[in-house]
Amino acid sequence: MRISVIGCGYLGAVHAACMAELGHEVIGVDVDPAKIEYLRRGEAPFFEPGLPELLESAMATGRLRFEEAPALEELADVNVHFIAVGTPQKDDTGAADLTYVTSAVALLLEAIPEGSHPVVVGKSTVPVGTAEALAEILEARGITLVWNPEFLREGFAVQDTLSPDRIVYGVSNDPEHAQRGRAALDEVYASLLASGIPQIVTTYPTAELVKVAANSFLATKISFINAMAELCEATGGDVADLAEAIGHDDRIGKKFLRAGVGFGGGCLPKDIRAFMARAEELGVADAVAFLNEVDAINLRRRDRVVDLATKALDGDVTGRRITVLGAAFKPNSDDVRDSPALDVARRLADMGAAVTVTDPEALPTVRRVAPGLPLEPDTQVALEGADLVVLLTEWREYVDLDPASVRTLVARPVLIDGRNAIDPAHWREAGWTYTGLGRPAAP
Ligand SMILES: NC(=O)c1ccc[n+]([C@@H]2O[C@H](COP(=O)([O-])OP(=O)(O)OC[C@H]3O[C@@H](n4cnc5c(N)ncnc54)[C@H](O)[C@@H]3O)[C@@H](O)[C@H]2O)c1
Ligand SMILES: O=c1ccn([C@@H]2O[C@H](COP(=O)(O)OP(=O)(O)O[C@H]3O[C@H](CO)[C@@H](O)[C@H](O)[C@H]3O)[C@@H](O)[C@H]2O)c(=O)[nH]1
Repeated sequence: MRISVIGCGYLGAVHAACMAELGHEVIGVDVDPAKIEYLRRGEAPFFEPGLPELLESAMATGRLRFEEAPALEELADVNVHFIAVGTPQKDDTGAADLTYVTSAVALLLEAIPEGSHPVVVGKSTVPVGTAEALAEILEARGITLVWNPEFLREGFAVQDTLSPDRIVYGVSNDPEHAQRGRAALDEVYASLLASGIPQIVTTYPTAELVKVAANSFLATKISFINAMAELCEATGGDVADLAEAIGHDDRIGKKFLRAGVGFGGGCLPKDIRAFMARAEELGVADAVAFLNEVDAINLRRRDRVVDLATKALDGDVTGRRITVLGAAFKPNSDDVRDSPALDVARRLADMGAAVTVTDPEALPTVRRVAPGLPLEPDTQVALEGADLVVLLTEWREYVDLDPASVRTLVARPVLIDGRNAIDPAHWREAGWTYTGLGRPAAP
């Protein structure tokens, strides 16, 4: 099939490469010329394991190319257009900014010739009700819309796209459009569906809600365990033992119970806020009011790390050397959108600490969003002379650090483990003062 992907960011670039991998002829389009330049060279414009190899192989087949928007002619004879543009948080209300989705649809309406009936597929995460409104505009031109939410995780984006847990279609109430949309996407995903990946075909609002419900559930699970960490801090309990113990119950499960500095990234924080804003517009704010608490618990964990750092430095961070290990919102990503690590680093720097931030992949993105923050790519150099080390992104190379050799680099062997990622006993034995989140002080 001939496929277009409008928006080639963390989601779209991976989707485009994976669609080519499935054998389709794909054109990726973006308004950002720098991104297109990278992609045309077969290079990933961001760090995502497996993507460079996939881009290289797909481009070598000639099935994958990239064009700067509007690329009207190149889009004219496409069968299925995917919309993968951003839906960031708009303002303090938390509502989603739909400008990019609207402009992507406008672009397609201009590119699709009159009398041509391709299928447009929304992958961006949007407030419930968006698809129905867009379908009205598109169907008036004979164009079919399907909402096909995406559940990939950064760091695992390629494997999640090629082997998703499920495929969800939100289709039109009009049976003809519903049928056409479903048939087109079944053809796009034929090899995935043949391998038995579960498929759910439903309405537009359900598909939109599935996406935000999934992210709300994940965010709630993380905030639940972080709330338990607060209780552990007040009582001397150990949240790591607690998580393990409750996680053995299959109904609860072990995943997403890692207490720490909390969730960040371009999805969970903005999606729960947009969900609350949309629920308020719909007059059902109470239904998701608990997400306010989920958000608040999450943000309190950042305060907790700042407080622990201040306490570790005898109540005043001014001029003290703090090494922050990690800036990305999670390992295996260079994404620093709403990153707890970067937020804490900035706050400590604003308080007058001599902060040095290191990260294996995210320093270029940090440089763009926080130009004043001192960065050091070499972990060993970053650790030299530190009065305090704060681990905030659990990259493998930080988790594997040898406490005895790191001790020879720092001025004071004091560590705050903001991800509960390393073994307290091992570091304490090597002479470190170790503090985790929701974990007891040294026996
Ligand atoms: N990042 C993820 O892991 C992920 C996973 C699932 C869903 N999503 C959702 O997917 C959407 C995209 O997220 P992202 O992380 O890829 O964002 P992103 O900011 O990395 O990428 C969006 C891209 O769209 C481009 N763009 C904006 N307007 C355009 C237009 N009119 N025409 C062409 N290109 C345009 C931007 O230049 C940018 O490159 C969001 O709704 C997000 O919530 C993201
Ligand atoms: O037990 C846990 C698990 C995760 N996190 C944090 O939660 C955030 C989000 O992690 P993760 O969900 O793995 O990353 P994303 O790539 O943002 O993926 C989420 O957001 C995407 C965009 O909507 C969805 O597609 C995915 O299904 C959903 O997992 C990160 O800051 C993690 O450090 C924790 O603090 N504790």
